[in-house]
Amino acid sequence: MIKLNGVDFRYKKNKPLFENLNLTLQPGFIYGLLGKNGAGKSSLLKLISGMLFPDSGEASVFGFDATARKPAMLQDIYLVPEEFNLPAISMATYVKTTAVFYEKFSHNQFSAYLAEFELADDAKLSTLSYGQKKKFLIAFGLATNARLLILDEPTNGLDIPSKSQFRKIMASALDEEKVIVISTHQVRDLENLIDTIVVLENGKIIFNQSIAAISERLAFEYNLNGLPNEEIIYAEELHGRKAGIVRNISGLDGRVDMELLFNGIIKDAGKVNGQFAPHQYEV
Ligand SMILES: Nc1ncnc2c1ncn2[C@@H]1O[C@H](COP(=O)(O)OP(=O)(O)OP(=O)(O)O)[C@@H](O)[C@H]1O
Repeated sequence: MIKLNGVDFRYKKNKPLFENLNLTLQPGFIYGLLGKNGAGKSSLLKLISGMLFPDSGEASVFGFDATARKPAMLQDIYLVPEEFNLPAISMATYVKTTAVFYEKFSHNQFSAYLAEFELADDAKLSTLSYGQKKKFLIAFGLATNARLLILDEPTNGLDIPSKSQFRKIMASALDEEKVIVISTHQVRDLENLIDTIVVLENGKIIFNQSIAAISERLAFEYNLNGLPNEEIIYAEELHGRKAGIVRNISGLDGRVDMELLFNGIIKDAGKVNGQFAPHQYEV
């Protein structure tokens, strides 16, 4: 389990980013971390992975204090950052020199992920395109079999076939031991992949719900024209029609439109959260 408990963090004096932040991530689930630019997503991921230290409060990863950065913890964490530099060496050399830090690294899995992403395994890293480099890092990260896999904007730079390969690979890589956290702006890329949505805004978690709870409570409609305003939780213009979120009164679980949901939460998190039992979210 990953736990942030009463975390305060600031980059600059007098400008707190996180104040008393609490978050629990359970193994066996894929979390989607969403938020506008500057909301604090990357900082949160760095606190979880021991790359930033809380000013007060605790960040614990599988029982380890994240700030202690013990090798036993670090070999169980892999973070694919949004921006990265890869050295001008071959894939084989990279794997030979880096995989040793991950006790559970599987060469077979690595080859299978590369094949799934249609990447040649003999390439020199500096000659790969941005999207290919990203796929290489995702394949490497998965092959480490780290229990905590953090992906910051993983689909950024991936072409359309690669995005569906990515979804397929991630879904198959999850097991009951692993926690996968995916931070993104490309909310549609997370559809049918994540189990829980966590939304950050100005350093606060303003929404934290499972997809199952969301599809049980909310319905996403694409023609709300004529529906009384009091029945609408959120609406926006889409192709000349009013699309939005209403209460799910059918009792059937429907598709969660991540973009409408995100927009609705950003517009009025209180209204969206009001559809869920109060103890199920934290603000
Ligand atoms: N090294 C730093 N020094 C000072 N302030 C920083 C630093 N890194 C981030 N910040 C500030 O912290 C806030 C959160 O930044 P962060 O990168 O965590 O946001 P984000 O949600 O990941 O944004 P984006 O979606 O644009 O990547 C921003 O206001 C940013 O300016």
